[in-house]
Amino acid sequence: MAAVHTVTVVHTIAELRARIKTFRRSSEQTVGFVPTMGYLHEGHASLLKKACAQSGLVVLSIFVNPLQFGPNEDFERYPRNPERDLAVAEAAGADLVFMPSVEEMYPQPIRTTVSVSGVTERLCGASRPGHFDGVATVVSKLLHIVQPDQAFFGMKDAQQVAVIEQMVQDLNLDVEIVRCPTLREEDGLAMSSRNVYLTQDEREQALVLSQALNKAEAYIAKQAVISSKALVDLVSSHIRTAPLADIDYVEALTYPTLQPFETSPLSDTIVIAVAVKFGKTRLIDNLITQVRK
Ligand SMILES: Nc1ncnc2c1ncn2[C@@H]1O[C@H](COP(=O)(O)OP(=O)(O)OP(=O)(O)O)[C@@H](O)[C@H]1O
Ligand SMILES: CC(C)(CO)[C@@H](O)C(=O)[O-]
Ligand code: BAL
Repeated sequence: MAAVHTVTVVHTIAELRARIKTFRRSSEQTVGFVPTMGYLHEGHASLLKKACAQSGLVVLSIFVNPLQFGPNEDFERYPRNPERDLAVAEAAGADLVFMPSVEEMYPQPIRTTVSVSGVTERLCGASRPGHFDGVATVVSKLLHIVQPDQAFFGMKDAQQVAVIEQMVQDLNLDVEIVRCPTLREEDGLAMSSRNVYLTQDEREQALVLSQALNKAEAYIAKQAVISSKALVDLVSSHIRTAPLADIDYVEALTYPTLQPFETSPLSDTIVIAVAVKFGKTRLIDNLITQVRK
């Protein structure tokens, strides 16, 4: 159970560190950390609940990180609702909510960044240049500030999890990365803060993403040999049945190494990852599955 029962909001790195230090001095229990960009939904709450079940102190960060947005992306209009976020955080059991300003996180000029190679070459790494440098830099800073025992990340952002795991391994960070399943709306759409941008028509047509991934799963269950091209064709052609869908990528890769394969992947696990624009809104989703039983 959480050690502190009402949520405490902290805006500075110094105060957050002091509060975590006080907790560490008085408790043998672990610190769990959930980094987010806010506009919390049930997917975020599921990460917090998992953290609460495993940790004595749960720290949530809410920070829309300018470093991971490209110049033509949605940093300015990214949805924000701090009051509602605090209510969701409290209901899900968070103890400390860290809401720093951009100046607190990045006193100018930015001199040091973190860049992970390999797993960032494809998917969002290719279509959002610089995105994962921004993610790795902010997550590295947050992990150094919070020094959690465990940090919880959603598998909706499967490439992000691969990048963070690689960074933690390469920089010998003393934290366990906990992979958390994707929460979906009743009709299958993966929960995402950006879903709020969708018009009614776009929201309806966005269902093709989870439908296409379900088709891929059914196909894989029937095949002795998995063909990457067949998977990509199957998923892409279903997505194209939605007139408003504009495909950014559909790829089948090994996971978490994110390498292409033709038929029999060397890894036991693969990801079929999609990024599709509906109007101005870019949504991602994926299916991670075992190919060797
Ligand atoms: N549907 C979901 N189920 C489980 N975890 C999720 C879900 N959506 C996001 N998360 C996780 O919550 C954490 C914070 O993500 P973030 O604040 O970017 O939310 P988001 O809904 O993914 O937003 P965006 O719309 O910007 O992609 C990440 O680890 C992310 O993977
Ligand atoms: C991990 C993260 C909070 C870093 O800004 C962000 O990329 C997100 O919300 O997934
Ligand atoms: N959840 C990923 C954050 C981003 O799209 O920038």
